[in-house]
Amino acid sequence: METFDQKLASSWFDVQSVPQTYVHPPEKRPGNTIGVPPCKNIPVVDLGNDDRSHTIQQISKASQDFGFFQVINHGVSKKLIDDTMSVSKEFHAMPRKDKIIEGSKDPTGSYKFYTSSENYANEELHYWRDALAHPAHPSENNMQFWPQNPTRYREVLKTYAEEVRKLGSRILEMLAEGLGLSKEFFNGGLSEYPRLLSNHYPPCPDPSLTLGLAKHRDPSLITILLQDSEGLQVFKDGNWIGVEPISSGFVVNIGYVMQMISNSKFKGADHRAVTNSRAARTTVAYFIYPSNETVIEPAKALCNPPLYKSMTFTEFLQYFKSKVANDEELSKVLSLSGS
Ligand SMILES: O=C(O)CCC(=O)C(=O)O
Ligand SMILES: [Fe+2]
Repeated sequence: METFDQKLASSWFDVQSVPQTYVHPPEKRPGNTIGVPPCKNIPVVDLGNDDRSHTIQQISKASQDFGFFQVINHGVSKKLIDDTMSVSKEFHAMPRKDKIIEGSKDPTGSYKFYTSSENYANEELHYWRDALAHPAHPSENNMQFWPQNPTRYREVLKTYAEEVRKLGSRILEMLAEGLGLSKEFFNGGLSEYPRLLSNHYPPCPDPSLTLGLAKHRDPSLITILLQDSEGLQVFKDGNWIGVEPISSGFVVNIGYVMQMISNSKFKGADHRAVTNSRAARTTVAYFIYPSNETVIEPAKALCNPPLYKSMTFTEFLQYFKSKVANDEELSKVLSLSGS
């Protein structure tokens, strides 16, 4: 039987053809969307401009229309972004044994180094990806379990987590204002538990057959993604469109929790990651999640009528995990109308 280190996509990706367990059915595989030029329609918002109410309008509109936008001039330095990307690539380039050691230091299991999805053992088909995930708050208590190799990991990611948290708070304030809520609405429990996820997609001999990450909607409030090469696709009006990498920019997307709190004013967009045959792709996602006991429900001011049930984040995650493969089923259990 294969051991975990042999299952890692980074251990065997250099094969002549895609293994059968990685070949997805025609309706799910990327097929001819590979090679389609990335779309320029996803709004790019300049956070450096002085017209705050215009920025709020732009990100609110993007959150309604796409559930996605990109930000530039966001205040996180190019050096920090480059260091974060480099150190993440260094992590995935380490010998497999070292990655496993570095990714499994925590006894509670909230730090994970895995391949494909968190559900490898039970999934029918696998995904062309390895991933490292852990809590993002750079507290002593969390950081004692962060990787110590590469040696710069903790230092770089600590600063990155602090800076992206500030950016996230700024964006959440503007989204709150765009919804007509108080600026502080998302402070506290609703945004208390950020997590970092470093995705690594090795080169693939035939990217049209497989996926790096299945179609999904993030179970977050918002997600802030760093990417430096193509591979992210968004499902919009029945088509898959590529999200163009912008140097030192971030991709921001609306998660399911924001969709529920905004009473569907903002839409969580379905997205996925495709692979390419030229070079490995690494991305770093910063998910802003509520704490487990926080109650998720449509904001009272937007309930006309409320579309979603009220539940704790833990309950939400249970539904989300059990129905993740079926969008319709998920919206049935979360919504009040039962449809
Ligand atoms: O790597 C990407 O392009 C997408 C990552 C993503 O959607 C996720 O980690 O939830
Ligand atoms: Fe995602």
